[in-house]
Amino acid sequence: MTTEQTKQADWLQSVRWNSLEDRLDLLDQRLLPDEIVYLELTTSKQVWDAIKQLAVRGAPAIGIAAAFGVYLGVRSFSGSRDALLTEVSRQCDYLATSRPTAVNLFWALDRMRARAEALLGTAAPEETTVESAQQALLDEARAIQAEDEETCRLIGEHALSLFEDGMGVLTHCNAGGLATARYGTALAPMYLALEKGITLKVFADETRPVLQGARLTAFELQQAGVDVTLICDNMAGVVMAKGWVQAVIVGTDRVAANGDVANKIGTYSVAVLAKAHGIPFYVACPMSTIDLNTPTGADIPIEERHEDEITQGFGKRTAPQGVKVFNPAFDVTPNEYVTAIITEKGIVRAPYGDNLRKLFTE
Ligand SMILES: CSC[C@H]1O[C@H](OP(=O)(O)O)[C@H](O)[C@@H]1O
Repeated sequence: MTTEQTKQADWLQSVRWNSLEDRLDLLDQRLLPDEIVYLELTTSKQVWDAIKQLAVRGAPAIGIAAAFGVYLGVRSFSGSRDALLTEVSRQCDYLATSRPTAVNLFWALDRMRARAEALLGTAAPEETTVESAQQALLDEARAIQAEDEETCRLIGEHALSLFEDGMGVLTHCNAGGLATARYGTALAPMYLALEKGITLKVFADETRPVLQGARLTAFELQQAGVDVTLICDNMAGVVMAKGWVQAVIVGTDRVAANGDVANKIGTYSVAVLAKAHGIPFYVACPMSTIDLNTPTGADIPIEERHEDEITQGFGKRTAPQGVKVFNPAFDVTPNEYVTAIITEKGIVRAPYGDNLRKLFTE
């Protein structure tokens, strides 16, 4: 475990391949904002645990970590090419059980599977060795991470075209650099605005029960010098009513084919409030978060998490023992509340069914 004092983090990488030590270093996001600690992972089970326990979280970051987890799971494998291909698939199946909602997890694992198939499958060149295939899988995981950084910057460029200097922008949960390779999705325009001398005044919902907004969004924006005001989730309505918010932008864990959006619990409430106040509600995501195989939001599996996150979050009991608890980690915002979906290829508006499909075919 590598502990660094909390410092002026101009940029904090949530997922770091340590080529010197041949291991995966994951920023333990459970300890932010007080401590910057990197977990030093060498097995796929450690990656599975880190995803499950939200040491690493955020749809793209989960996919990137899982891709490295596949490599960790097969790098010491010795056996035939066919046996390695089978082992890659087994590792992907295992890592896919860590969390159910963020489609980037499955997108990244499918990409690792496809790479292995191309290297070791029936149509693969005979000269590919087990060793060269293992190295190629590490290269694929690193490519997924590098591409995500460029994707997030492009999302930021498109999103920024929707904002004006001095605007108030509300966001929910954390869809920032900590949730991706860099820049984030919903927070990407904030960082690009900073680069371009544009002032955006961000209102960050604390986002109960795990407080990704308070612990992560407020932290990373403050560290970067972005104007950020932390509010409780139940204050989103009043800051809109006061006219302090001109736009809402959030990330997402899965966009269904009809444009319904699964995101952190509480997002749906923010979307309804935005509609009531005539405020645009934007969703920022890479195309890897759009799942055309999931017809509607009703088909998106919603993770339910342990009751302790609500009754004794961060170790302090705040509810009676034995009380019934409902703790869905996500909710679904119907597409009619979504003003636009901002991707690396551009801004998509309704009708989402047609326009999301066009995104992949044009
Ligand atoms: C850029 S995806 C961020 C997305 O992931 C978060 O969920 P979690 O912290 O549980 O992984 C939240 O839904 C964010 O919008």
